[in-house]
Amino acid sequence: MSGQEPLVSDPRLKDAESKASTLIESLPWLQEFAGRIVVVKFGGNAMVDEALQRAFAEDMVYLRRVGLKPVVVHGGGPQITAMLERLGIASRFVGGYRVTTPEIMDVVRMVLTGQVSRELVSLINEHGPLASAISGEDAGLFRGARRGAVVDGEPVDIGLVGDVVEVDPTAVLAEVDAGRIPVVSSIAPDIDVPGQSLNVNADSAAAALAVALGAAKLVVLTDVEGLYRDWPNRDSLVSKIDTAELIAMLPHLESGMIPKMTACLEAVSGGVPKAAIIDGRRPHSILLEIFTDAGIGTEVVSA
Ligand SMILES: Nc1ncnc2c1ncn2[C@@H]1O[C@H](COP(=O)(O)OP(=O)(O)O)[C@@H](O)[C@H]1O
Ligand SMILES: CC(=O)N[C@@H](CCC(=O)OP(=O)(O)O)C(=O)O
Repeated sequence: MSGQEPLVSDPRLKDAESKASTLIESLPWLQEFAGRIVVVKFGGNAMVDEALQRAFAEDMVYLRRVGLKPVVVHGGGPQITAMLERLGIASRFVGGYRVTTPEIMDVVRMVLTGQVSRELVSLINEHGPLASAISGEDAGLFRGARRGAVVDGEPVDIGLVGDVVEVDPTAVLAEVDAGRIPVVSSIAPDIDVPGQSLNVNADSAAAALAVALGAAKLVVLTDVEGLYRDWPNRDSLVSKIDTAELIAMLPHLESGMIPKMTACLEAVSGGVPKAAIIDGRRPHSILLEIFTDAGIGTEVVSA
């Protein structure tokens, strides 16, 4: 470096200045979230694209290394469907939930706890011994109660599908306190039938866990930029919405968004200050959501 040229004309310095300003933009958010738990629901395309999976693992390690306490709850609907097809077992969704026979429940457990959790833990642990898998069936984490679905106003039996009705976060907190990143699968022992487990929608499990952990934020990854007020009009993306507005909007939403927005509503109503749905197709979308002023996606806050 000669020091003779004006600083601003040096492209390297311009680039460095822009990087510094991005880093410093994260300061208020680091101050808000350092030491706090953030629950992240991993799902959608980000789960089936290897580059996006790797970027997600990096994001979790980054959050942990800068002092946040990320807890991951993962989905796995497409992987369960693929395994059922390989095994020649027919399955269908009613009202957004997979009709779950005892045979399908075995496959759900095999795929979520035995495959998806393991793969995610491995990816994170390429960066250090950070992640550990916990099923909702482990250490009394979740207890569930069966739920049905409603189709055309009529209640429908959908088998071994449940909602999380009790959370004992002791095991998750022990991992967090040990400096690890818990990776949670959404299966819950049935509170009414000993020895039976229930298939729980992962968005809803993530919300229940965020509430029980007193999380500072719930972030839900999906395959769309966020919530659209007037779907599919692409000009109608909502950047921020409060719970009162969301309650009014819920009956008009289409199926894919219903469990996600219900999860955000449950989290914020249960005391989590913020919940966001963000585009998991964009690499490092979580970092953009948490550490930039504008964020991305749709943020739900209390009314
Ligand atoms: N109002 C809305 N805003 C955004 N997406 C919507 C809306 N209504 C329906 N959708 C659909 O919901 C989908 C997200 O739900 P889903 O496919 O279940 O997500 P994921 O696979 O991420 O769990 C979007 O890709 C979109 O097609
Ligand atoms: C009851 C029910 O439908 N459970 C889901 C559980 C996995 C999940 O929720 O995965 P995604 O987040 O990828 O959709 C299922 O069987 O597909």
